[in-house]
Amino acid sequence: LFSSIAGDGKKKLPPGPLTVPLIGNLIWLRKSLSELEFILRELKTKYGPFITIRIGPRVKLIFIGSHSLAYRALVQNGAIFSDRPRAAPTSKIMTSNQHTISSAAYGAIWRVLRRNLTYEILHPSRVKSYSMSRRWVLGVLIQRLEMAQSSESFVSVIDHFQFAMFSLLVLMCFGDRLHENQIKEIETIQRRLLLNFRRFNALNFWPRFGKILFRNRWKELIRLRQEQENVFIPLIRTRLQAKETKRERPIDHKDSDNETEEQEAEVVAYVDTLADLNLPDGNRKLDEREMVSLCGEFLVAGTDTTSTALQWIMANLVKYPDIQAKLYDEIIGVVGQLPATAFSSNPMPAMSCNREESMQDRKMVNEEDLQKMPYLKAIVLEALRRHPPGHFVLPHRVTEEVELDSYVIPKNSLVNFMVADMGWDPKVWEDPMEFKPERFLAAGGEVYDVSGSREIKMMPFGAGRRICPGSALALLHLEYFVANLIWYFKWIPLDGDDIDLSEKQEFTTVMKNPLRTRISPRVSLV
Ligand code: HEM
Repeated sequence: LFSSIAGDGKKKLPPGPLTVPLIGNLIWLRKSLSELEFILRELKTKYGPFITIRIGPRVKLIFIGSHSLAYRALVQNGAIFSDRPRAAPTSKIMTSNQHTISSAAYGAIWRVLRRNLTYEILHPSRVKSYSMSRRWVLGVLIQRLEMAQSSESFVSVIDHFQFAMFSLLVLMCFGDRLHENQIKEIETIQRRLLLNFRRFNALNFWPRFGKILFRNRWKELIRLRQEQENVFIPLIRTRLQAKETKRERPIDHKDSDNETEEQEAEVVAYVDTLADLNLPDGNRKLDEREMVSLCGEFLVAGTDTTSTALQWIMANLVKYPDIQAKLYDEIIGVVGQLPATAFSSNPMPAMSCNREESMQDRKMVNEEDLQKMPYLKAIVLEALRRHPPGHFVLPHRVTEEVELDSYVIPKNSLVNFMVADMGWDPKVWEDPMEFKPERFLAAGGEVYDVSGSREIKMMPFGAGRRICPGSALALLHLEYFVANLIWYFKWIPLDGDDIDLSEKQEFTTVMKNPLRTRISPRVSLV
């Protein structure tokens, strides 16, 4: 079945199976990449880290599993490797015909959308303006864990983590005045879309027949999208009307005594920035549906990825108590021990109550303190290397024929990168399957550059022009939450329960057996 592919004359495609028989075509088109990861690993052993899969006469999927090739493709030949394929029918619906950052073709629309997110929301000064929301969400999470540990013998963390990360991004997206029930409503619809992601993906295979064959599934997709619009559009309208009213309000009507109100009104939400954008296709504003797609993308991209990573980190800290103890020592070396009053006798009010009051008592490891915690940073990086939430990046399309490592990649080929394999490569990482944060403690104290702009050793956020624009925000969320969760609680394995680090594929690569643990408050409650 397998033999090296020889192209015409000198031009050779990277090696791979000669053809994938019909049944193989079906598998490659219908399954998600992560489900096919084990086949790719076998092919990598046989052919090396540069592999072609030919599907039918036209489609070529190329996989790169080598650090240096990834660097040459994504960084040195970035302009050729940064396009996306044309959207599949279901994706067209969810992305408003490729008007989202991750789906847009490499060009003017993508640039405008991506620049807006990077400068208007993810710029360090703007990220700082959301610190109140972060503090509040963290406080609610700690309170929920306190309650769970006092009423149950163990805590299942994933639902708490998911809700916390989701709340953070929702507040950044729609403004920080939302109530818990609104956040829950948004989460419910987003989760339903996410959980059905693979089922809906199957509709893209032979869409014409699929529309007839899977009529009910199509209807379900349309209905869910409609529900998403029904939830998002009123929030968008409320936010934009408030913005408009504020613009129209004469300066002297402002109540300058009410400083808190004024300061809070200044926190810019993602939706606000979308309303101001001018799209280059016809120099027009975004319509509401496009805003829904962009908000949906913002929530999908930043929530499950980060909560998955948070769970992997905490699972490793439970599994390896020495690493947890070393981290705890680092934290108290910077901020001291948690004061006995930190466990509020006056519990954090529910999300809908006054947030400022609710946070006055709560002591936290502050965001500025994180810069003094290199071991914490090393733990987060090690978890992203060992357990990257995505084992592949999103598909890249090559815009012109290009030669790499004496092989040719034809124009329009789809290229992907074996992210997990690169992080686990024994040629680059010593004992790659071990969890050893020390490997990221550089001798000179320099922080590891996760962008890969000088060299790629791992790429949990991708690399090059399509690199994840949210990487700094994700690292901040992870460091801030891990530091505080360890400062507040000692995390202890359940009796006789060895933490199982097996993986399972959902939207991201998650723990097959979600983390269950005991947590013990660091200060006595009595
Ligand atoms: C641990 C958390 C995260 C991980 C592991 C992660 C990983 C990734 C990866 C692998 C890609 C694809 C890169 C490529 O196609 O080459 C990506 C793209 C993207 N991510 Fe993230 N991400 C995370 C968090 C976030 C956050 C917090 C946001 C936003 C607030 C975000 C927004 C995006 C967007 C908009 C894209 C599309 C970029 C483009 O196509 O130009 N991500 N991310």
